[in-house]
Amino acid sequence: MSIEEKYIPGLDGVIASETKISFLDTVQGEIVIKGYDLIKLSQTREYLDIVHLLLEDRLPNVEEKVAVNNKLKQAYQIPNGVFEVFRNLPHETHPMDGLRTGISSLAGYDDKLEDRSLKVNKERAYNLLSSVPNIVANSYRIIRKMEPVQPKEELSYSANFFYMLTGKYPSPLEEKIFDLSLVLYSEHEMPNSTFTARVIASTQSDLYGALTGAVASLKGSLHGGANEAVMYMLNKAGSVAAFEENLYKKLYNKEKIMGFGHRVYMKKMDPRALMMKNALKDLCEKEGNDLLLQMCEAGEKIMESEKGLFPNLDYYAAPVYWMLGIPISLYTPIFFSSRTVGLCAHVIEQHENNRLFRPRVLYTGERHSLPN
Ligand SMILES: CC(=O)SCCNC(=O)CCNC(=O)[C@H](O)C(C)(C)COP(=O)(O)OP(=O)(O)OC[C@H]1O[C@@H](n2cnc3c(N)ncnc32)[C@H](O)[C@@H]1OP(=O)(O)O
Ligand SMILES: O=C([O-])CC(=O)C(=O)O
Repeated sequence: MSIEEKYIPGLDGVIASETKISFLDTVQGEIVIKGYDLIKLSQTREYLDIVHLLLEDRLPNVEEKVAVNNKLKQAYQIPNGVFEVFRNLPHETHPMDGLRTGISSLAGYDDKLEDRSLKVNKERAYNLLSSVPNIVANSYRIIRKMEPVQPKEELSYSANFFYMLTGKYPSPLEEKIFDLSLVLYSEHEMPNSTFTARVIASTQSDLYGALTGAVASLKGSLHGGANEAVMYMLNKAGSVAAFEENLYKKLYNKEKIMGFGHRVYMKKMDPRALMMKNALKDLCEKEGNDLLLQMCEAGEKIMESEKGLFPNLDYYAAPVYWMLGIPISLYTPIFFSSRTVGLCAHVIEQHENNRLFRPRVLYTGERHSLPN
Protein backbone atom coordinates (compact mmCIF):
# COMPACT_ATOMS: atom_id res chain seq x y z
CA MET A 1 0.00 0.00 0.00
CA SER A 2 1.39 3.44 -0.92
CA ILE A 3 1.70 6.12 1.76
CA GLU A 4 -1.09 8.10 -0.01
CA GLU A 5 -3.44 5.12 0.31
CA LYS A 6 -2.59 4.75 3.98
CA TYR A 7 -3.50 8.34 4.81
CA ILE A 8 -6.99 8.75 6.30
CA PRO A 9 -7.89 12.36 7.22
CA GLY A 10 -8.97 12.65 10.82
CA LEU A 11 -7.98 8.98 11.32
CA ASP A 12 -11.63 8.20 10.52
CA GLY A 13 -12.23 4.50 11.27
CA VAL A 14 -8.56 3.86 12.09
CA ILE A 15 -7.97 1.44 14.97
CA ALA A 16 -5.60 3.34 17.28
CA SER A 17 -5.45 0.96 20.20
CA GLU A 18 -6.36 -2.35 21.71
CA THR A 19 -8.50 -1.89 24.79
CA LYS A 20 -10.53 -3.80 27.36
CA ILE A 21 -12.27 -0.61 28.49
CA SER A 22 -15.00 0.25 26.00
CA PHE A 23 -16.26 -0.06 22.45
CA LEU A 24 -19.04 1.59 20.42
CA ASP A 25 -20.82 -1.42 18.93
CA THR A 26 -22.78 0.28 16.19
CA VAL A 27 -24.04 -3.07 14.85
CA GLN A 28 -25.78 -4.12 18.05
CA GLY A 29 -26.37 -0.51 19.09
CA GLU A 30 -24.48 -0.76 22.38
CA ILE A 31 -21.92 1.40 24.14
CA VAL A 32 -19.94 -1.44 25.68
CA ILE A 33 -18.21 -0.48 28.94
CA LYS A 34 -16.21 -3.36 30.46
CA GLY A 35 -18.67 -5.75 28.86
CA TYR A 36 -21.91 -3.95 29.85
CA ASP A 37 -24.12 -1.65 27.79
CA LEU A 38 -23.81 1.88 29.18
CA ILE A 39 -27.46 2.68 28.42
CA LYS A 40 -28.65 -0.33 30.41
CA LEU A 41 -26.22 0.55 33.20
CA SER A 42 -27.60 4.10 33.25
CA GLN A 43 -31.09 2.76 33.96
CA THR A 44 -30.15 0.91 37.13
CA ARG A 45 -26.72 2.05 38.27
CA GLU A 46 -25.12 5.26 39.53
CA TYR A 47 -21.92 7.09 38.69
CA LEU A 48 -19.99 5.46 41.54
CA ASP A 49 -20.88 2.01 40.15
CA ILE A 50 -19.32 3.08 36.85
CA VAL A 51 -16.25 4.39 38.69
CA HIS A 52 -15.79 0.99 40.35
CA LEU A 53 -16.46 -0.82 37.09
CA LEU A 54 -13.89 1.20 35.18
CA LEU A 55 -11.16 1.20 37.82
CA GLU A 56 -11.71 -2.22 39.44
CA ASP A 57 -13.02 -4.13 36.39
CA ARG A 58 -16.35 -5.15 37.92
CA LEU A 59 -19.55 -3.68 39.30
CA PRO A 60 -19.35 -3.13 43.06
CA ASN A 61 -21.43 -4.83 45.73
CA VAL A 62 -23.03 -2.62 48.39
CA GLU A 63 -19.97 -2.62 50.69
CA GLU A 64 -17.58 -1.90 47.84
CA LYS A 65 -19.69 1.03 46.70
CA VAL A 66 -19.69 2.49 50.21
CA ALA A 67 -15.91 2.01 50.31
CA VAL A 68 -15.47 3.91 47.02
CA ASN A 69 -17.68 6.70 48.29
CA ASN A 70 -15.64 6.98 51.51
CA LYS A 71 -12.35 6.87 49.66
CA LEU A 72 -13.46 9.72 47.39
CA LYS A 73 -14.71 11.83 50.29
CA GLN A 74 -11.37 11.53 52.08
CA ALA A 75 -9.61 13.33 49.21
CA TYR A 76 -12.21 16.04 48.49
CA GLN A 77 -9.89 18.88 49.61
CA ILE A 78 -7.32 20.32 47.22
CA PRO A 79 -4.03 22.00 48.20
CA ASN A 80 -4.26 25.71 49.10
CA GLY A 81 -1.51 26.39 46.58
CA VAL A 82 -3.89 25.39 43.79
CA PHE A 83 -6.39 27.97 45.08
CA GLU A 84 -3.55 30.54 45.00
CA VAL A 85 -2.93 29.74 41.34
CA PHE A 86 -6.63 30.44 40.63
CA ARG A 87 -6.44 33.75 42.52
CA ASN A 88 -3.75 34.91 40.09
CA LEU A 89 -5.69 34.07 36.91
CA PRO A 90 -7.45 36.84 34.99
CA HIS A 91 -11.16 37.32 35.65
CA GLU A 92 -12.04 36.35 32.05
CA THR A 93 -10.40 32.90 32.28
CA HIS A 94 -12.80 30.26 30.95
CA PRO A 95 -13.63 27.50 33.46
CA MET A 96 -12.06 24.91 31.13
CA ASP A 97 -8.81 26.89 31.25
CA GLY A 98 -9.10 27.14 35.04
CA LEU A 99 -9.65 23.38 35.16
CA ARG A 100 -6.69 22.69 32.85
CA THR A 101 -4.44 24.85 35.02
CA GLY A 102 -5.75 23.25 38.21
CA ILE A 103 -5.15 19.68 37.06
CA SER A 104 -1.72 20.58 35.77
CA SER A 105 -0.75 22.18 39.08
CA LEU A 106 -1.72 19.04 41.06
CA ALA A 107 1.36 17.26 39.66
CA GLY A 108 3.61 19.33 41.90
CA TYR A 109 1.89 17.95 45.01
CA ASP A 110 2.33 14.28 44.07
CA ASP A 111 5.36 12.94 45.96
CA LYS A 112 5.32 9.74 43.89
CA LEU A 113 5.07 11.52 40.54
CA GLU A 114 7.55 9.24 38.78
CA ASP A 115 5.80 6.07 39.97
CA ARG A 116 3.63 4.67 37.10
CA SER A 117 2.78 1.40 38.85
CA LEU A 118 -0.80 0.17 38.64
CA LYS A 119 -1.32 0.62 42.38
CA VAL A 120 -0.13 4.22 42.47
CA ASN A 121 -1.87 5.14 39.21
CA LYS A 122 -5.15 3.85 40.64
CA GLU A 123 -4.68 5.84 43.87
CA ARG A 124 -4.03 8.87 41.71
CA ALA A 125 -7.17 8.21 39.68
CA TYR A 126 -9.32 8.13 42.83
CA ASN A 127 -7.65 11.32 44.07
CA LEU A 128 -8.37 13.02 40.77
CA LEU A 129 -12.00 11.92 40.92
CA SER A 130 -12.21 13.62 44.31
CA SER A 131 -10.30 16.73 43.32
CA VAL A 132 -11.71 17.51 39.89
CA PRO A 133 -15.24 18.53 41.01
CA ASN A 134 -13.63 20.76 43.66
CA ILE A 135 -11.30 22.28 41.06
CA VAL A 136 -14.21 22.86 38.66
CA ALA A 137 -16.39 24.59 41.22
CA ASN A 138 -13.68 26.55 43.01
CA SER A 139 -11.61 27.64 40.01
CA TYR A 140 -14.86 29.10 38.65
CA ARG A 141 -15.64 30.83 41.94
CA ILE A 142 -12.15 32.07 42.87
CA ILE A 143 -11.39 33.42 39.39
CA ARG A 144 -14.68 35.37 39.69
CA LYS A 145 -13.67 36.69 43.13
CA MET A 146 -16.31 34.61 44.91
CA GLU A 147 -15.61 32.79 48.19
CA PRO A 148 -14.57 29.13 47.71
CA VAL A 149 -17.23 26.55 48.51
CA GLN A 150 -16.44 23.65 50.85
CA PRO A 151 -17.38 20.07 49.89
CA LYS A 152 -20.21 18.59 51.98
CA GLU A 153 -19.21 15.11 53.06
CA GLU A 154 -22.71 14.19 54.22
CA LEU A 155 -23.95 14.37 50.61
CA SER A 156 -23.54 11.71 47.93
CA TYR A 157 -20.74 12.24 45.38
CA SER A 158 -23.15 13.63 42.77
CA ALA A 159 -25.19 15.70 45.23
CA ASN A 160 -21.99 17.24 46.60
CA PHE A 161 -20.77 18.09 43.09
CA PHE A 162 -24.18 19.62 42.27
CA TYR A 163 -24.07 21.61 45.52
CA MET A 164 -20.58 22.91 44.80
CA LEU A 165 -21.64 24.02 41.32
CA THR A 166 -24.93 25.68 42.23
CA GLY A 167 -24.74 26.45 45.96
CA LYS A 168 -27.96 24.52 46.57
CA TYR A 169 -28.84 21.00 47.61
CA PRO A 170 -30.42 19.04 44.74
CA SER A 171 -33.94 17.66 45.03
CA PRO A 172 -34.10 13.85 44.60
CA LEU A 173 -35.09 14.32 40.93
CA GLU A 174 -32.27 16.82 40.32
CA GLU A 175 -29.73 14.52 41.98
CA LYS A 176 -30.92 11.54 39.93
CA ILE A 177 -30.73 13.45 36.65
CA PHE A 178 -27.37 15.03 37.43
CA ASP A 179 -25.96 11.62 38.35
CA LEU A 180 -27.42 10.18 35.13
CA SER A 181 -25.58 12.83 33.12
CA LEU A 182 -22.32 11.83 34.85
CA VAL A 183 -22.98 8.16 34.01
CA LEU A 184 -23.63 8.99 30.36
CA TYR A 185 -20.55 11.18 30.00
CA SER A 186 -18.25 8.77 31.90
CA GLU A 187 -16.60 6.86 29.05
CA HIS A 188 -16.94 6.64 25.27
CA GLU A 189 -14.17 4.60 23.63
CA MET A 190 -11.68 6.74 21.64
CA PRO A 191 -12.85 10.36 21.32
CA ASN A 192 -10.26 13.02 20.63
CA SER A 193 -9.64 13.71 24.34
CA THR A 194 -9.03 10.04 25.17
CA PHE A 195 -6.74 9.67 22.19
CA THR A 196 -4.87 12.78 23.35
CA ALA A 197 -4.50 11.36 26.86
CA ARG A 198 -3.25 8.02 25.56
CA VAL A 199 -0.79 9.67 23.17
CA ILE A 200 0.65 11.71 26.05
CA ALA A 201 0.72 8.68 28.38
CA SER A 202 2.55 6.66 25.72
CA THR A 203 5.70 8.72 26.29
CA GLN A 204 5.58 7.51 29.92
CA SER A 205 4.40 10.97 30.92
CA ASP A 206 2.20 11.13 34.02
CA LEU A 207 -1.56 11.03 34.58
CA TYR A 208 -1.78 14.78 35.31
CA GLY A 209 -0.09 15.66 32.02
CA ALA A 210 -2.31 13.26 30.10
CA LEU A 211 -5.45 14.69 31.68
CA THR A 212 -4.25 18.27 31.20
CA GLY A 213 -3.96 17.58 27.48
CA ALA A 214 -7.36 15.92 27.52
CA VAL A 215 -8.97 19.04 29.04
CA ALA A 216 -7.54 21.11 26.20
CA SER A 217 -8.94 18.64 23.69
CA LEU A 218 -12.35 18.41 25.30
CA LYS A 219 -12.70 22.20 25.41
CA GLY A 220 -13.01 22.45 21.62
CA SER A 221 -16.49 23.06 20.21
CA LEU A 222 -16.30 19.99 17.95
CA HIS A 223 -15.99 17.91 21.14
CA GLY A 224 -17.08 18.76 24.71
CA GLY A 225 -17.35 22.50 24.09
CA ALA A 226 -20.47 21.78 22.05
CA ASN A 227 -22.70 21.51 25.13
CA GLU A 228 -22.18 25.12 26.17
CA ALA A 229 -22.44 26.26 22.54
CA VAL A 230 -25.84 24.53 22.28
CA MET A 231 -27.13 26.44 25.29
CA TYR A 232 -25.96 29.80 23.95
CA MET A 233 -27.76 28.97 20.71
CA LEU A 234 -31.00 28.06 22.51
CA ASN A 235 -30.85 31.14 24.76
CA LYS A 236 -30.07 33.47 21.88
CA ALA A 237 -33.21 32.28 20.09
CA GLY A 238 -35.55 32.22 23.08
CA SER A 239 -38.53 30.85 21.11
CA VAL A 240 -39.29 27.92 18.83
CA ALA A 241 -39.84 30.16 15.79
CA ALA A 242 -36.62 32.12 16.32
CA PHE A 243 -34.64 28.92 16.90
CA GLU A 244 -35.98 27.41 13.67
CA GLU A 245 -35.16 30.57 11.76
CA ASN A 246 -31.62 30.70 13.20
CA LEU A 247 -30.99 27.06 12.30
CA TYR A 248 -32.12 27.56 8.72
CA LYS A 249 -29.86 30.63 8.46
CA LYS A 250 -26.88 28.72 9.83
CA LEU A 251 -27.48 25.83 7.46
CA TYR A 252 -27.83 28.22 4.54
CA ASN A 253 -24.48 29.73 5.54
CA LYS A 254 -22.99 26.20 5.76
CA GLU A 255 -22.31 26.58 9.48
CA LYS A 256 -22.17 23.55 11.72
CA ILE A 257 -24.96 23.20 14.23
CA MET A 258 -23.57 22.34 17.63
CA GLY A 259 -24.97 19.20 19.27
CA PHE A 260 -25.57 17.35 15.98
CA GLY A 261 -23.55 14.69 14.22
CA HIS A 262 -20.99 12.24 15.50
CA ARG A 263 -17.96 10.58 13.94
CA VAL A 264 -19.06 7.09 14.96
CA TYR A 265 -22.88 7.29 15.12
CA MET A 266 -22.93 9.39 11.94
CA LYS A 267 -26.51 9.24 10.70
CA LYS A 268 -28.00 7.73 13.86
CA MET A 269 -29.03 9.26 17.15
CA ASP A 270 -26.46 8.98 19.95
CA PRO A 271 -28.29 6.65 22.38
CA ARG A 272 -27.10 8.76 25.30
CA ALA A 273 -28.93 11.78 23.83
CA LEU A 274 -32.21 9.93 24.09
CA MET A 275 -31.64 9.30 27.80
CA MET A 276 -30.95 13.00 28.35
CA LYS A 277 -33.98 13.94 26.27
CA ASN A 278 -36.14 11.83 28.60
CA ALA A 279 -34.53 13.58 31.58
CA LEU A 280 -35.35 16.94 29.98
CA LYS A 281 -38.98 15.82 29.61
CA ASP A 282 -39.08 14.98 33.34
CA LEU A 283 -37.65 18.36 34.30
CA CYS A 284 -40.02 20.23 31.96
CA GLU A 285 -42.97 18.37 33.39
CA LYS A 286 -41.92 19.20 36.92
CA GLU A 287 -41.42 22.88 36.04
CA GLY A 288 -44.64 23.05 34.01
CA ASN A 289 -42.64 24.66 31.20
CA ASP A 290 -41.60 22.72 28.12
CA LEU A 291 -40.22 25.56 25.98
CA LEU A 292 -36.70 24.11 25.84
CA LEU A 293 -38.02 20.67 24.94
CA GLN A 294 -40.14 22.15 22.16
CA MET A 295 -37.19 24.12 20.81
CA CYS A 296 -34.93 21.09 20.88
CA GLU A 297 -37.49 18.89 19.17
CA ALA A 298 -38.01 21.54 16.47
CA GLY A 299 -34.22 21.58 15.96
CA GLU A 300 -34.13 17.80 15.73
CA LYS A 301 -36.78 17.80 12.99
CA ILE A 302 -34.97 20.42 10.93
CA MET A 303 -31.61 18.68 11.21
CA GLU A 304 -33.05 15.33 10.27
CA SER A 305 -34.92 16.62 7.23
CA GLU A 306 -32.25 19.10 6.02
CA LYS A 307 -29.06 17.16 6.81
CA GLY A 308 -30.00 13.65 7.91
CA LEU A 309 -28.20 14.38 11.17
CA PHE A 310 -29.22 13.48 14.73
CA PRO A 311 -28.46 14.86 18.19
CA ASN A 312 -25.44 13.81 20.19
CA LEU A 313 -25.34 13.80 24.00
CA ASP A 314 -24.29 17.47 24.19
CA TYR A 315 -27.51 18.62 22.51
CA TYR A 316 -29.75 17.39 25.31
CA ALA A 317 -27.26 17.70 28.18
CA ALA A 318 -27.21 21.49 27.65
CA PRO A 319 -30.93 22.21 28.33
CA VAL A 320 -30.90 19.67 31.16
CA TYR A 321 -28.02 21.51 32.89
CA TRP A 322 -29.82 24.81 32.26
CA MET A 323 -32.96 23.52 33.94
CA LEU A 324 -30.81 22.28 36.84
CA GLY A 325 -29.65 25.89 37.33
CA ILE A 326 -25.99 25.32 36.43
CA PRO A 327 -23.98 28.24 34.91
CA ILE A 328 -23.43 27.62 31.19
CA SER A 329 -19.64 27.88 31.22
CA LEU A 330 -19.54 24.94 33.67
CA TYR A 331 -21.22 22.47 31.28
CA THR A 332 -18.00 21.37 29.57
CA PRO A 333 -16.09 21.13 32.87
CA ILE A 334 -18.86 18.83 34.15
CA PHE A 335 -18.43 16.66 31.06
CA PHE A 336 -14.70 16.50 31.81
CA SER A 337 -15.27 15.70 35.50
CA SER A 338 -17.43 12.77 34.57
CA ARG A 339 -14.96 11.63 31.89
CA THR A 340 -12.07 11.77 34.40
CA VAL A 341 -12.74 8.13 35.29
CA GLY A 342 -12.73 6.95 31.68
CA LEU A 343 -9.58 8.94 30.94
CA CYS A 344 -7.80 7.55 34.00
CA ALA A 345 -8.75 4.01 32.97
CA HIS A 346 -7.28 4.63 29.51
CA VAL A 347 -4.06 6.18 30.81
CA ILE A 348 -3.61 3.28 33.23
CA GLU A 349 -4.21 0.77 30.42
CA GLN A 350 -1.72 2.63 28.23
CA HIS A 351 0.92 2.62 30.96
CA GLU A 352 0.34 -1.09 31.61
CA ASN A 353 0.77 -2.08 27.98
CA ASN A 354 2.63 0.66 26.24
CA ARG A 355 3.98 1.34 22.81
CA LEU A 356 4.90 4.92 21.94
CA PHE A 357 2.46 6.59 19.51
CA ARG A 358 4.55 7.93 16.67
CA PRO A 359 2.78 7.97 13.29
CA ARG A 360 4.11 9.25 9.94
CA VAL A 361 2.99 12.03 7.58
CA LEU A 362 2.08 12.51 3.95
CA TYR A 363 4.42 15.42 3.11
CA THR A 364 2.78 17.93 0.75
CA GLY A 365 5.34 20.73 1.15
CA GLU A 366 8.10 21.71 -1.20
CA ARG A 367 11.65 20.35 -1.47
CA HIS A 368 14.54 22.77 -2.09
CA SER A 369 18.21 22.48 -2.82
CA LEU A 370 20.40 24.86 -0.86
CA PRO A 371 22.10 27.41 -3.16
CA ASN A 372 25.88 26.81 -3.44
C1 LIG B 1 -20.16 14.35 23.34
C2 LIG B 1 -19.40 14.84 22.12
O1 LIG B 1 -18.31 15.34 22.23
S1 LIG B 1 -20.18 14.61 20.65
C3 LIG B 1 -19.53 15.82 19.54
C4 LIG B 1 -20.00 17.19 19.88
N1 LIG B 1 -19.69 18.14 18.79
C5 LIG B 1 -20.65 18.77 18.10
O2 LIG B 1 -21.84 18.65 18.36
C6 LIG B 1 -20.18 19.72 17.03
C7 LIG B 1 -21.04 19.61 15.78
N2 LIG B 1 -20.75 18.38 15.05
C8 LIG B 1 -19.68 18.26 14.25
O3 LIG B 1 -18.92 19.22 14.03
C9 LIG B 1 -19.40 16.91 13.62
O4 LIG B 1 -20.59 16.19 13.42
C10 LIG B 1 -18.42 16.07 14.46
C11 LIG B 1 -17.16 16.90 14.77
C12 LIG B 1 -19.05 15.65 15.77
C13 LIG B 1 -18.02 14.83 13.68
O5 LIG B 1 -17.25 15.26 12.63
P1 LIG B 1 -16.78 14.37 11.38
O6 LIG B 1 -17.00 12.96 11.63
O7 LIG B 1 -15.42 14.82 11.05
O8 LIG B 1 -17.79 14.79 10.25
P2 LIG B 1 -17.65 16.05 9.30
O9 LIG B 1 -17.41 17.29 10.08
O10 LIG B 1 -16.64 15.72 8.25
O11 LIG B 1 -19.10 16.07 8.69
C14 LIG B 1 -19.54 15.27 7.59
C15 LIG B 1 -20.59 16.07 6.83
O12 LIG B 1 -21.70 16.35 7.69
C16 LIG B 1 -21.84 17.74 7.93
N3 LIG B 1 -22.06 17.93 9.35
C17 LIG B 1 -21.58 17.17 10.36
N4 LIG B 1 -21.98 17.67 11.52
C18 LIG B 1 -22.73 18.74 11.24
C19 LIG B 1 -23.42 19.67 12.04
N5 LIG B 1 -23.40 19.55 13.35
N6 LIG B 1 -24.09 20.66 11.44
C20 LIG B 1 -24.11 20.75 10.11
N7 LIG B 1 -23.47 19.92 9.30
C21 LIG B 1 -22.78 18.93 9.86
C22 LIG B 1 -20.51 18.35 7.52
O13 LIG B 1 -20.64 19.69 7.14
C23 LIG B 1 -20.10 17.45 6.39
O14 LIG B 1 -20.85 17.80 5.26
P3 LIG B 1 -20.18 17.79 3.79
O15 LIG B 1 -19.79 16.35 3.57
O16 LIG B 1 -21.26 18.31 2.94
O17 LIG B 1 -18.99 18.69 3.91
O1 LIG C 1 -16.96 9.82 20.93
C1 LIG C 1 -16.69 10.97 20.55
O2 LIG C 1 -16.00 11.24 19.53
C2 LIG C 1 -17.20 12.15 21.29
C3 LIG C 1 -18.20 11.77 22.32
O3 LIG C 1 -19.33 11.51 22.03
C4 LIG C 1 -17.73 11.63 23.69
O4 LIG C 1 -16.55 11.83 23.98
O5 LIG C 1 -18.57 11.33 24.57
